[in-house]
Amino acid sequence: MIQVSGLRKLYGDTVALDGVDLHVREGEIYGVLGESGAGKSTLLRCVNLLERPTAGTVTVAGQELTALTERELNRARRRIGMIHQHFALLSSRTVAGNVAFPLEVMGVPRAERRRRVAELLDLVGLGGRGGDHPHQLSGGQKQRVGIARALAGDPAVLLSDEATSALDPATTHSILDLLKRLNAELGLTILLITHEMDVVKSVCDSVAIMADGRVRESGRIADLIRTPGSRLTRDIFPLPEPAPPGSVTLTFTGDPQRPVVSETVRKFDVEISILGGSIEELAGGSVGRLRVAVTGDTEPALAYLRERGLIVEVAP
Ligand SMILES: Nc1ncnc2c1ncn2[C@@H]1O[C@H](COP(=O)(O)OP(=O)(O)OP(=O)(O)O)[C@@H](O)[C@H]1O
Repeated sequence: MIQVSGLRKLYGDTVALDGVDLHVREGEIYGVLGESGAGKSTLLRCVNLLERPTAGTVTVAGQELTALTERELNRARRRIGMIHQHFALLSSRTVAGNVAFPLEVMGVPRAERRRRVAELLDLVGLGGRGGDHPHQLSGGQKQRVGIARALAGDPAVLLSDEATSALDPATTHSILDLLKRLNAELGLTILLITHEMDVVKSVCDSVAIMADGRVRESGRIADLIRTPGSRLTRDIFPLPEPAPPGSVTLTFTGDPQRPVVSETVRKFDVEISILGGSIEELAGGSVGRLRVAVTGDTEPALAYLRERGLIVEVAP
């Protein structure tokens, strides 16, 4: 749905993007995670061509945006909705007026606009609030207006620029839930940028980790979790790195209640002591990561754990 290839963006001598490739599949929620200055905002602005990349191509919904003229681009942008950290609402307009704004620009007739605005406000849980002004709303409600407005043009993709960074944890949760629901019910593809791992953990199917204008790691979260040495796994699970020599790190997905470790101890002549670990709920289910010391007849025990589907990493 979104294909970014070899994207570079220079601001004078500053390299904001240094050859970024990204592939966002239709219907997924894709997170771009990185610290301040990593290039996330620049990447998002290049995806809808608010910013012209220095080099590289951007294709959204089958259309190569980087090959379009400004006029063609204005039409293509209707298929791309965007929400912002500080909501970017027009304070002089009512809630309904804000949501209607893109429809007016598109020349949608008044009656159709009214119908569509009411529908969109219902969809984001703001039915009946159309006559309010933005200053009468909480941060979470303002972001709901932002989302309704972004959906007005019936976009193929929604870009989210740190949409929950200005919100408290409970409100963040409710906005992420709304995005997840829109993704599931409308099949909306969402590309979001964030500096918060919690956002990635709770809603994303795939992630790209950015640093210094480059993608350091990317893919489906479920696949990255099963990839030994993945940065994402290291970042999610707070185990001391590097692992002590000879220690074993076990990563397991699925039912955390499965007594695999005790089974292994019963079956083999080994002792397993737990050095640390935790279980995390990710969008795809629960994942556990355990650092252990194994003594005794280690090799067959580790082979058994691998056989049972655990990722087994032995520290050199
Ligand atoms: N308009 C601009 N002019 C000059 N330099 C810029 C501009 N926009 C971004 N940069 C530079 O490009 C680099 C990447 O910035 P960008 O804002 O994309 O990072 P970010 O990961 O989104 O960080 P933040 O979360 O702080 O916005 C930084 O070094 C930044 O200073």
